[in-house]
Amino acid sequence: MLQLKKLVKTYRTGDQALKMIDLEVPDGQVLALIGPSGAGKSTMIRCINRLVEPSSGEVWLDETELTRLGAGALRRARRKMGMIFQEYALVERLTVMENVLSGRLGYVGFWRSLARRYPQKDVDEAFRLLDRVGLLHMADKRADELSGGQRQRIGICRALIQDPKLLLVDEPTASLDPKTSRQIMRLICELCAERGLAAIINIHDVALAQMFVSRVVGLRFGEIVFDGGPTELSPDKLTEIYGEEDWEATIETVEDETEEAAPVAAVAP
Ligand SMILES: Nc1ncnc2c1ncn2[C@@H]1O[C@H](COP(=O)(O)OP(=O)(O)OP(=O)(O)O)[C@@H](O)[C@H]1O
Repeated sequence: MLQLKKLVKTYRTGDQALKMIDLEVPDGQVLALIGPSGAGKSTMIRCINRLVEPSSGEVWLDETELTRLGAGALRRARRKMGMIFQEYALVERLTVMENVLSGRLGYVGFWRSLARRYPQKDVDEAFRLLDRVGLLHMADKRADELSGGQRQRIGICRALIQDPKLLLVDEPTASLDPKTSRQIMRLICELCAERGLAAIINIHDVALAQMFVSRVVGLRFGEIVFDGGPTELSPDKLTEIYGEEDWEATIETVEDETEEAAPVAAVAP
């Protein structure tokens, strides 16, 4: 279980990005975080793994208060939190396999990883994950040879090879076309279900969030103004989150495309 207790972030500029956020995310729950630009979504995601240092309040992952940890303990705790980024954050000149294996850096140490001496079980798991996301045949390609959707699949594998409990996902589809966006969201949600992972997905596309997650949290000016199921997101609620706009068009259901899903192969949890 992830718990945020009275979490506050005020940047040095004086921007109050998060104001007393209280939130509980049970094990295995996938939650979409929505809200207008500047609402504090990225800040919240980054305060959880302390890429951004909270100003006050507490973050708990199970029995561990992350906000109290020193550098060494934080490094170990971060293994339990996989992160997926909008811009993929791959190392372009490395191969797909090397990028996936870099997710094990927190376990094998920097020098061993530099010498590419990953344990065989890590390499085996990397192959299994690549197979699961449909990119086994790309293992030896350089990252800069891939499309955006393929890159994000590698980013997902890199996060999963950490063996996390929780995924922190920051605008995973913002650089992708609509069809690829749906494929990537579906893949993330399927993998979370298969592995019993919780996830917080910062996402701009409300319709996409509604298609795939069971809980939506709406942020506005650093405060939670909505917390409920996707079907509860009425135009009124959306106006509360985003301000005035014509929401009828936006929340129109996108047709599902099951046949586009990545091939479902068995991956041992
Ligand atoms: N490094 C920073 N220094 C100062 N202020 C910041 C910094 N990062 C974010 N902010 C401010 O904090 C507030 C929340 O920003 P944040 O990026 O978390 O919002 P967001 O909801 O993720 O927005 P977007 O959807 O545009 O990415 C904004 O007012 C922003 O200007």
